[in-house]
Amino acid sequence: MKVKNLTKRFGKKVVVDKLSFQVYRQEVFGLLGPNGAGKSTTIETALGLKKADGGTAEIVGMNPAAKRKKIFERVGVQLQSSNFQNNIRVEEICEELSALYESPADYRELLRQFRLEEFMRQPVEKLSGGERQKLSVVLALLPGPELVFLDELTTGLDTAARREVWQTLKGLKERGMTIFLTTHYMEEAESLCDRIMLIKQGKEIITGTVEEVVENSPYDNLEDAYLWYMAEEGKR
Ligand SMILES: Nc1ncnc2c1ncn2[C@@H]1O[C@H](COP(=O)(O)OP(=O)(O)OP(=O)(O)O)[C@@H](O)[C@H]1O
Repeated sequence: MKVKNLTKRFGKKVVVDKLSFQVYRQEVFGLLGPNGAGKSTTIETALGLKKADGGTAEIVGMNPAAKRKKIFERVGVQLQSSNFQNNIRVEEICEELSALYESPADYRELLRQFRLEEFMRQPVEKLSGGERQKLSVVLALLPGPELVFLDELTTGLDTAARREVWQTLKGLKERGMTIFLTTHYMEEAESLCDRIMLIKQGKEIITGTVEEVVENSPYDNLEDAYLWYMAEEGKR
């Protein structure tokens, strides 16, 4: 994935401010920043789901504005606000979505990996918040994507479930998947991400491995370093 000078405005407010970055094959890349920093908007604009006001994005070698259908055959997306059809059951939504792809992943296997198999016949609206969150990750993985976007993938998950999701994602990476994620959990970034980018008010603050980001700060752990970067930027 290649993004160059990506810019998005809502009215007069610049929400994504000339962001440039690349995500390499089989890498886990994490986008970090406070509430409202522009993480979701970056994903949506890069994917062409929202129209950019400037810059370019290339996803799996294609321009999302021109090749949306082709891209979504190869790319999975989990967005924060997943809407589900009323009364639909877990199994039905998996089947309906699988039918859209040429060689979908085995959804039963995915439901098993995410410990959702017992809910197969349950209406989605009766799932707990965490179960629904895990289902939205399963749905993003249904195309058998080579690149997947996961927006706050473990928000609402308990500690054990979070660890299990990390293990599953590490396995998928080992089998060749590239992962772009956003998170508010520093532990998640440390456990999963090969590189991270910190943004504030739509602007890049720093990009690098967790070690590099920490080394460039006066602190020796990511959480303190992150808070320092966010405060420092305000002072400049
Ligand atoms: N459709 C919209 N119209 C106007 N403003 C919007 C719209 N969508 C998002 N914004 C604003 O753009 C900014 C960035 O929002 P975005 O959802 O990208 O942030 P985020 O970094 O993902 O935040 P969070 O961590 O809270 O999910 C916010 O100030 C938000 O209020």
